[in-house]
Amino acid sequence: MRQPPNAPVLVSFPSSAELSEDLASYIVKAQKESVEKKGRFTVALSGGSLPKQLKGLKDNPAVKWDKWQVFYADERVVPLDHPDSNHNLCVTELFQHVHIPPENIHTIDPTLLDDLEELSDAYEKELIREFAQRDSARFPVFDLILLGLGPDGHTCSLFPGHELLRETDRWVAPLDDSPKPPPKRITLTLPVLNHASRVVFVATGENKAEMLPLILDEPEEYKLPASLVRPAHPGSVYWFVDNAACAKVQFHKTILKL
Ligand SMILES: O=C(O)[C@H](O)[C@@H](O)[C@H](O)[C@H](O)COP(=O)(O)O
Repeated sequence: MRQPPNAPVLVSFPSSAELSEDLASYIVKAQKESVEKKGRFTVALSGGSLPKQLKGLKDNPAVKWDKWQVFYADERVVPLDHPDSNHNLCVTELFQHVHIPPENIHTIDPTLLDDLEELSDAYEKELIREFAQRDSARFPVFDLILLGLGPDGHTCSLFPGHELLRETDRWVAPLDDSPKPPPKRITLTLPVLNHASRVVFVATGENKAEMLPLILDEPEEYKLPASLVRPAHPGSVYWFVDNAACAKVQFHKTILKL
């Protein structure tokens, strides 16, 4: 089957260990290009199983942590040291093992946990401070956004059928009805995902095997949140998956190495 020019590139690995290694190389390459061009590397990270897959960045001398500006693609509205916090997870899995300046990690404001709208607006302002003075674009252009895939086709905290999928204006939006607990979250919106220079989905394990063909083989049929992530040219979308996750993908071309 012919793929459109901005079709996602599917890269499959025999194991999640091999995936982590190649993912680290991909990220380092993206970092190099961004730092050479702009002197910084802007990244958004998801929660779930993703932070664990970033282990190839630890003890990696090619990673220039002082050039990274890290945001969260979505965040649960809980204290920053709560077990449900995506920030807490990223600290445990990655940041406590590397030398990243703390001010380069942009968390939600923990003093605003009782006011969801204000928390979300404050996080949007945090993005504006990083992006608006430098880029003239209507939406921030992240150098890299790393996403996961939920079993229902969600990504970030953008869930199937949810009204936030129709958001055209805000950069960050709140929700209090996430079907995946906890219910209160904030998330980057689809226009932000679709303005990124690079989006990489990471999906491993057989519990992703039913969903992946719906996202990659039949995006138009199901229009699930993860298949709505298609940054416009010259943006790119890669799917880093293991063999178990892509076992049922039929038509989408798979490559074995970048
Ligand atoms: O905070 C969250 O819940 C995530 O950002 C969410 O979008 C996650 O990435 C997917 O649910 C996949 O989760 P797994 O990688 O654990 O399957």
